[in-house]
Amino acid sequence: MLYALKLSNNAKVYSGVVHFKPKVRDFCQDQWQGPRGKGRGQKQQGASSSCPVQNGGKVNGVGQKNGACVSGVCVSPSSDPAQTSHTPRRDWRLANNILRKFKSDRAELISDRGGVRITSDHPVVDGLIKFSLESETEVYVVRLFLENSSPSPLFFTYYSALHRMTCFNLQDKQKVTRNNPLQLGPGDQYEVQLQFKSSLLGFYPATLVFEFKTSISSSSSSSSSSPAFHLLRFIEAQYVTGLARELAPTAPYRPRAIISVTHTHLVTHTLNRSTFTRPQVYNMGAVKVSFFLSPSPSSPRSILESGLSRENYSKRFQLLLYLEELQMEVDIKRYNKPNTPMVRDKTNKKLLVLEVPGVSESRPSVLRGDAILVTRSGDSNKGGVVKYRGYVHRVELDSVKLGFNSRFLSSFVDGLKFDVEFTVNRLTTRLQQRATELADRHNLGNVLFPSGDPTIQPPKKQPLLALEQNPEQYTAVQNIVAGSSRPAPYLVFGPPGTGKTVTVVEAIKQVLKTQSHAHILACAPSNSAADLLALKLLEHLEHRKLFRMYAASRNPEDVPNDIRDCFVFPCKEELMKYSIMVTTLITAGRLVTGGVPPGHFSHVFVDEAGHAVETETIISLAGLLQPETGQVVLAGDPKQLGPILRSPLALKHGMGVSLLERLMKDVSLYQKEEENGVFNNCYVTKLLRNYRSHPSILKVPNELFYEEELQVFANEMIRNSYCTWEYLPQKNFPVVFHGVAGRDEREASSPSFFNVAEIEVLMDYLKKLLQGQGKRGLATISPKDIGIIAPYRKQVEKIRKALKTLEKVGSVEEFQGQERRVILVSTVRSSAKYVQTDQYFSLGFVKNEKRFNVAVTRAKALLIVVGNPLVLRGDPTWGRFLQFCSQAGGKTGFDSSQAEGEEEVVERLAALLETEESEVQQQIEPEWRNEQ
Ligand SMILES: Nc1ncnc2c1ncn2[C@@H]1O[C@H](COP(=O)(O)OP(=O)(O)OP(=O)(O)O)[C@@H](O)[C@H]1O
Repeated sequence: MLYALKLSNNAKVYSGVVHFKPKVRDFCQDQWQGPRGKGRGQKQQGASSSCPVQNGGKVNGVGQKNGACVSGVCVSPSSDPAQTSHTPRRDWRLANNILRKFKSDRAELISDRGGVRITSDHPVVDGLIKFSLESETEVYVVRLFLENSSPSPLFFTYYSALHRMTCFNLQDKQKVTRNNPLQLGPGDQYEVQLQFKSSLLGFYPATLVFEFKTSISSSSSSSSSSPAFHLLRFIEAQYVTGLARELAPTAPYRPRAIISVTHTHLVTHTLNRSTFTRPQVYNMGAVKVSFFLSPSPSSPRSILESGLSRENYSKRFQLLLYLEELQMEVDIKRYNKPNTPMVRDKTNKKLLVLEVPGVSESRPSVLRGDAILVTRSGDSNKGGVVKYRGYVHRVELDSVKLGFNSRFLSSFVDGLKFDVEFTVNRLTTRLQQRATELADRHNLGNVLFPSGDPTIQPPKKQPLLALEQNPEQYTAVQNIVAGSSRPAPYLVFGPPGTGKTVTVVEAIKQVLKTQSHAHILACAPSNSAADLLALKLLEHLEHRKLFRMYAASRNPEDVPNDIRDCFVFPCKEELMKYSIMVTTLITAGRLVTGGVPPGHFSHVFVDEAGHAVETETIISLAGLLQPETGQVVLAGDPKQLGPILRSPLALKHGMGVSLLERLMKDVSLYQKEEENGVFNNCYVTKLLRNYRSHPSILKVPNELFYEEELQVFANEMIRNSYCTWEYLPQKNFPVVFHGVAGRDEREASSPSFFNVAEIEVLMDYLKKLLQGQGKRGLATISPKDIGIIAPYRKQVEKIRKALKTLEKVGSVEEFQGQERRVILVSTVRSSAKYVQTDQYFSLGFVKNEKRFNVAVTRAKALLIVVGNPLVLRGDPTWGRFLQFCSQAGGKTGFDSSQAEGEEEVVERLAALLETEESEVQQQIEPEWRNEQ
């Protein structure tokens, strides 16, 4: 595009800077929307349509046997032919058409018509009756009155609940069925009762259908009856505790509008940067421009389409990072707020407070040190507008505190309104872009595309006492200490809990013991994983030898106590005295910026390397590692969470593959040798002994992801410590699947989901865990031995709100690499309609096996999963998990046999509407034949 603008005289380039003609506007397209016909819309449509709906049976299939309308058992599943398992699958197109018809005809289906009026003793809004109860013994009754408001008689022929749930019961005095229809004279009213009773907390929706005819024949021929017509009413019943009211949505969900972002070329006043000193970062502008202006053959398209190579390494990654940044920019601009007041902070008058609802759940993602632009409201449309830049000093629950310069502050009065623009902190992308450039400059080719020497001999055995019991870990440490793979990275990979982190820690310990001049950089992609690494290292090393370096954006309150003491960033000389430095991969870039010379670090270790984008990993190497002498060690599991990206284009072109995974896939050194089928331990070690979990916890992931190679080595006393817990559905099987018919809700403008019914069930388990501790031979447990994992930030936030104790609650990302004695998982998803969206955007647990794998492999002794079996059973991974729990007796709570999913309801409705259509057809067919 820039090339075209240049040719058409709309842009000029002077010393690497592009100057546009004023009319040129730069427009950022949301990459998820994509070009016509591609992207989200089409994919979702295609995806949902690929989910066939089961056939509801032939024309007269529903109700003919009248099984649905016997008093007291009117919702018995077995009485309906549509329930039978041998029904053929419906053509999805037909099912979709019917569903569409249902949606478009909803207003008609709930409206009183054909002379029938349906009223209730409860308020009915848009055909919906809602109620809730807070006791499991109470029976809740809703009365519905069917009235013939026409001047002629009518026949009430059939009624049913389309959701077949055992908690609902429909009754009427005359026991109306199609074989026993009831005549309603003009003005007659007839009562049908819906009863609801549930012993299980949850949300139970139902659709009631009532069928009428204007005339019926006494003969069996349906052609002499009038066609049937149907009226619907929707029911939403809940059984909740008081907690549900506390956690209920704060405001109805109103999605943020998806806006296009136009960058106007305005003057930006950079004001006081306050106390934040950022590292000087690499300016990519010139490189980007010259790169985009260069004509083929190295055009962006051909670079993207050719695979990754030594030659295009830097250019390809810069392009992908650029795409990623564009998408980040589009995403954050959605949170821009017009006409928003700011007030002075009460405690520090130099700061202004801006309300940003959702900021605590990173919507938008704003960190300490980020910039936010503000324009006086009303000025935006004027010429020569000035934008003021404030820096974030503190992020609170729903607001941020901003620092501006004194000139701005002197003219500020409380309540003054501004148009607020959020900006992407480009530091992380720039550091990655710089790293790819440095990788070229510092000749990391042999590290990133290693060829190695496959005939290399393993090192002589050194006395290493710590891990002798485990031959794989032992071998890995020996090879790392000997540097046998150099310059190729050494890979330590394996399933969860097999001791990858322990191997890294032991290797570091041994390197420091045997090589007095060694300097080690130990990194991980996330703060929580880097903290864990630092804490484990401190179990073996003196604190004065280790420096845990944090980003300026890290809130000290989030740092574990034992490593909170080193928040000051010393000078380079001081830093270089430490034997070991622990940072996140991104923060390792500060070492390059700070001038730590290449070769200072003799070893770079990256734990959880499968979770990092390749360019993030490169930050810890490029400019720091001397390829000939330095040793790189990557530890991780490509079957656990991979890199997280926003741009679908970057994902499509391979940026979702970590360096660890790429090396394992593409480089033969890291693959099993053909002749003997084993790995060359000079370059790679696969760990298979699991030291974490009870075998029942491992069973499904082991079978689905690790070809049953995992071996159980966990400490027997710990792994069995919950086998006799009184609340286990099955003794000696410490895995519980607790079914909950919940509802996935959203609130205000947050797109994140939560499920209150699941939180209520989680709280009940927590109470049981903490109250029952120490009893009947159970070990004592403290809240810190318990972890709660949920896939959506809103659910994490709501659980934290509900908790009185200090269990760790977090997303799967936060739990990767962690373990707890007891893990509770809330799957949240309760509506099948969102499942495809989750899959497309890699959200949630359903349709995301890597997330599933991480979540269920964190527990040592007890795993409790709370979720909706109706939704989960549709996913092969969860389906297998449910089946396993069911077979072993670990399933409890709401059961899929007690109700049906949305598919079945659509199917049943479709069958009814087909009946209606076919009867109309039968009525008109003879006339039509005569006309022929
Ligand atoms: N050789 C060993 N002997 C005894 N326990 C061990 C050994 N190696 C690891 N462990 C224990 O196993 C558990 C899991 O170890 P670690 O966290 O290192 O595994 P991991 O492979 O990094 O797990 P994840 O894939 O979940 O990050 C820890 O409790 C650790 O102390």
